[in-house]
Amino acid sequence: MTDLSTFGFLRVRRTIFTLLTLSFILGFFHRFAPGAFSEAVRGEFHISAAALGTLASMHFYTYTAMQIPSGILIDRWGSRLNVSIGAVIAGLGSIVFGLAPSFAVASLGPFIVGLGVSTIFVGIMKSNSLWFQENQYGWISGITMLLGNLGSVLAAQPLAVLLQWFSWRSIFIGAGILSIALSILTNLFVRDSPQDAGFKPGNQYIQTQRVVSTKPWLLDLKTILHNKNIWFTLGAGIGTNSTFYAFAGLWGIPLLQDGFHLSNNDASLYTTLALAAYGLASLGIGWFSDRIGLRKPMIILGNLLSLVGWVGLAFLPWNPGWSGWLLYLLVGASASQIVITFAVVKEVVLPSISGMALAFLNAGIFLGVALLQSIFGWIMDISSNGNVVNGEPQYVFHDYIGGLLLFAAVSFVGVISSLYVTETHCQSLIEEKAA
Ligand SMILES: NCCCC[C@H](N)C(=O)NCC(=O)O
Repeated sequence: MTDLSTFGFLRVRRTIFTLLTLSFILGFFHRFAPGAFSEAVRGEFHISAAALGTLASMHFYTYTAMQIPSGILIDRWGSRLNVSIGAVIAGLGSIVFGLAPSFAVASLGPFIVGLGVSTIFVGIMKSNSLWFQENQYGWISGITMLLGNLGSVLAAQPLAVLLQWFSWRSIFIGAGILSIALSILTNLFVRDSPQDAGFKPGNQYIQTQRVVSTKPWLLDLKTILHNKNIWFTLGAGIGTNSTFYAFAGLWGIPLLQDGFHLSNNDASLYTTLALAAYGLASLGIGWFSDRIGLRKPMIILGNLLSLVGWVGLAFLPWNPGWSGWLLYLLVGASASQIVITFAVVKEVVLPSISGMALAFLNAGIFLGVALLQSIFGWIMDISSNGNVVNGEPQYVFHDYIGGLLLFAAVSFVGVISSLYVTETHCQSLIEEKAA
């Protein structure tokens, strides 16, 4: 029997948030583990670095492609069912990877895992929108992003330590079993909305009711695509978040190695701390935006800081040391603006299609990362003009300037986009009646 007091409500809400967040963190493990165990995996299957890269990227292809379908499913059938099914699929994918007898079978693992974890992020964001008050959404989204992304920062070292005790195969099988266990707990304890858990509207905590759209999903998708605010918000998010992820995930480390001859370890410390700044600032910006009741100034500020960061990295006479730290931390912290863009996207559409809208923004950001990483690489190749020594292309700092300017240009488009985003005052602009 559910305890319907305020204490009972807060306990149920905490349990739901904790379970979904654990799945989200485990999703980050699945995402980064093939990279963290790269040597062991490559050694076992006798594959090149490029083949390992292709294997790991399978996760991102299915994950990105499945975002909008996941949003549609979550809007219609709720976070509980979709996250439970997704976590089982992810668990099975991890077990397939751990037991794989060949590289071909192993490649299926990240593919299946990407499919499974694609429901988790939108699932938790939708659940937060129903379980938390409107003026807490920025703060709770910030905590979600902080936990997920700090999980990815902290994962590298513990994963390396785990390898000293267990084989990579047993770690993947263990993670798979953990995912399946979390799926069972999610099914048992997560409820899609306070009403589903037996709580009645009327107390201060329950502001929204879960509403399911009765329209065909294609019509709902069309509504989202016709909403100008979604596009302006996406432009703003790509300007800060996609540029930063493209940098932290690929070009931020080689820039310090090629440009300043830093070791891999020293260089990766810069991107690791930039990611940590991103996570911590996510919490701060979400809380602050809720507190002042404004979203738009935070979005504009994020894009302006990001623009300053990219222009600074391209043109200022910086070096590894305090000036380098400052610029890396600046682009990392400015990327936290994404928390506010997620909140705005939820607030400018009907609550019944907020999952789809959140998924659309997330997919757009992921696509932006993939495109920006590739275009940055092409620009470097054009700049270095085929300078190859012993079959290896050689780059110097100058070859990175074009890519950094590309990021500055994308951030500038973000600044313009952010100026057109509607101020929501931390509230849903459109009310929807439960059927
Ligand atoms: N390649 C990373 C893109 C990140 C997009 C967004 N900021 C995010 O964190 N999404 C959460 C997720 O795991 O989908």
